Amino acid sequence: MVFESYGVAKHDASFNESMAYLLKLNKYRPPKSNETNLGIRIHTDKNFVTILSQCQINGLEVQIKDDEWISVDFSPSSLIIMANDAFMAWSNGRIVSPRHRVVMNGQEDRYSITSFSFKKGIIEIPEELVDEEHPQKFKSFDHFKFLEFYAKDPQYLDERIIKSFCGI
Ligand SMILES: O=C(O)CCC(=O)C(=O)O
Ligand SMILES: [Fe+2]
Repeated sequence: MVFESYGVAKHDASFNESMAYLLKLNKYRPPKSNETNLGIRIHTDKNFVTILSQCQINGLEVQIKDDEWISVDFSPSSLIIMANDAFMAWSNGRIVSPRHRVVMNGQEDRYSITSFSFKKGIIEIPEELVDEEHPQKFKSFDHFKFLEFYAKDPQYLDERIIKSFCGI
């Protein structure tokens, strides 16, 4: 759908054929009295798209401006779809990879399920997304090499890391 809306649907099939998926179950316990209520620190995801279920207990917050966060208070059966760092680079910066965190408010354990998609091989920035008004912001890159780069030296947990890996 996103590919279509950017007029680059021809790349859709090759993308879908070369995706890898990781399913992760997260468990957060309530903070002890000497701990902060941050369940997971501010970060962006390094993959293409994340599909997330907060199960029964909300707590996910997304940064919408410098100092402004919104809680994702959807019904427990909702799935949240997030575009992430690799999608941001692919879109030549048109798509924003949102900084997010988990804040623990109650006294119950919290569970979430996440599915992360990764592209096997090189992510090319479609030439249709580069023009005079939108000069190229990212070089084509190998998604798994980006993950290695991040794992070796995670200077930043947020989108600055992809900018330092393949930003122009
Ligand atoms: O548990 C959540 O709601 C978010 C988890 C998350 O951001 C992650 O695993 O990257
Ligand atoms: Fe995340």
